[in-house]
Amino acid sequence: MVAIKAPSSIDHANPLTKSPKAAAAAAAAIPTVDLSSPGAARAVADACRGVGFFRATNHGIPSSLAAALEARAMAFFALPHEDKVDATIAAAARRPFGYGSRSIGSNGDVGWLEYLLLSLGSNSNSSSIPGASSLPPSLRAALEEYTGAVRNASGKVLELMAEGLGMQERCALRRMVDGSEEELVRVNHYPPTKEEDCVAGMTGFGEHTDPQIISLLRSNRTAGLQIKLQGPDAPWVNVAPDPDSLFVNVGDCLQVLTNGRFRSVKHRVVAPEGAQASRLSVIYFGGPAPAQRIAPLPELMREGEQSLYRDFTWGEYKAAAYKTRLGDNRLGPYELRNVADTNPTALITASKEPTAADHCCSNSSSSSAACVVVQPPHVAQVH
Ligand SMILES: C=C1C[C@]23C[C@@]1(O)CC[C@H]2[C@@]12CC[C@H](O)[C@@](C)(C(=O)O1)[C@H]2[C@@H]3C(=O)O
Ligand SMILES: O=C(O)CCC(=O)C(=O)O
Ligand SMILES: [Fe+2]
Repeated sequence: MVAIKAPSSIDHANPLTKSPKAAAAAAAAIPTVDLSSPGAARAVADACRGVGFFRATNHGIPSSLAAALEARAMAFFALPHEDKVDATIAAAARRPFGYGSRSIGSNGDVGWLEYLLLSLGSNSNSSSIPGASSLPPSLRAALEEYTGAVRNASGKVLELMAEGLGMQERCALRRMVDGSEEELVRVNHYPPTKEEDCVAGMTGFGEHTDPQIISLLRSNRTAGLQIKLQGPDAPWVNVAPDPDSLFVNVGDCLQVLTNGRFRSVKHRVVAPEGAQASRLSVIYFGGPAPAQRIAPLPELMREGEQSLYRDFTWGEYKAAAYKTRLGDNRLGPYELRNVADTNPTALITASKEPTAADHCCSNSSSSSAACVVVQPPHVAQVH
């Protein structure tokens, strides 16, 4: 891999990276949810309202599947460049899919990584991944087995989210992703940066939010993932790698579907340095069907509550998103300013689930702004 020089985006001023105490506080800011526990639905919803990110344990993906995929993917990335390009010819016919190196998307973003990006195709009952046909058979098999399992885990998490939101239909969110033809898998490989490359502290994958509904990430033991806690001045925190867990991200569409109750999380990856091993991550992205209307779910709206967003379809959003740079605020153009004008950080938050008898601002004359609860930045407990 050739050296690239780009401004480092590591937040050296981040107090959380400075001392063991601060690191422990950072870890505590990232919720862990045991998906098999009786309180899982509530814990999932709390995490999505707070950070928009959590570590999931007991997710049901056999560790042997994840380990096999990790080994096959490492072997694939060790191949000569031309072999990797040749093995992904089938997928690369449909950009942005296929093998990529250092360039992310098509608008000039770069990162210290190489990756494989594939669409899982149209048939959620079939394990075959259309663009994987020319991959080494052992990698293809490992990917197909893993993606089958991670799809199930995603379905389970989406059901818990719906339950935690108090929705009547547990399957309502899951149904939006199942069979949508908008599920992706991405395998990212971040080789260690060397001092002589002048890229120490290099951005592996720049700051962004994921545009879809949900993302589920599994990595090897090499650190690098950071998330930004919610709020304009909130710090970035390191996510301690844990190959036995899945890390769940709320995506932009889920933020809109919940009218801001769940928060799409900003995240980025710092490339490993010198003595560290490569980072290998596998991310499943669950998006809705292109024609799916993305707007706050009526069932979640309290009386008098207004949508924070202009409606769009996933097809429209995706087309617009793929024209943006990684770090752009993709939801910005869809935000309705009537609420945010009074306080740009204002988002409606539910401290309890809405019920038929739940009248927000019952003593006010239907002013929507008065229904807004300003969410304080989640920084106090981690400083
Ligand atoms: C710079 C870009 C890469 C990206 C498409 C985009 O124009 C903006 C969103 C990016 C992102 C982030 C999450 C996923 O990794 C991804 C596959 C996605 O759906 O949106 C990437 C896109 C990509 O790598 O093409
Ligand atoms: O590779 C990682 O750890 C995260 C990458 C990521 O956020 C993405 O691919 O969207
Ligand atoms: Fe991401």
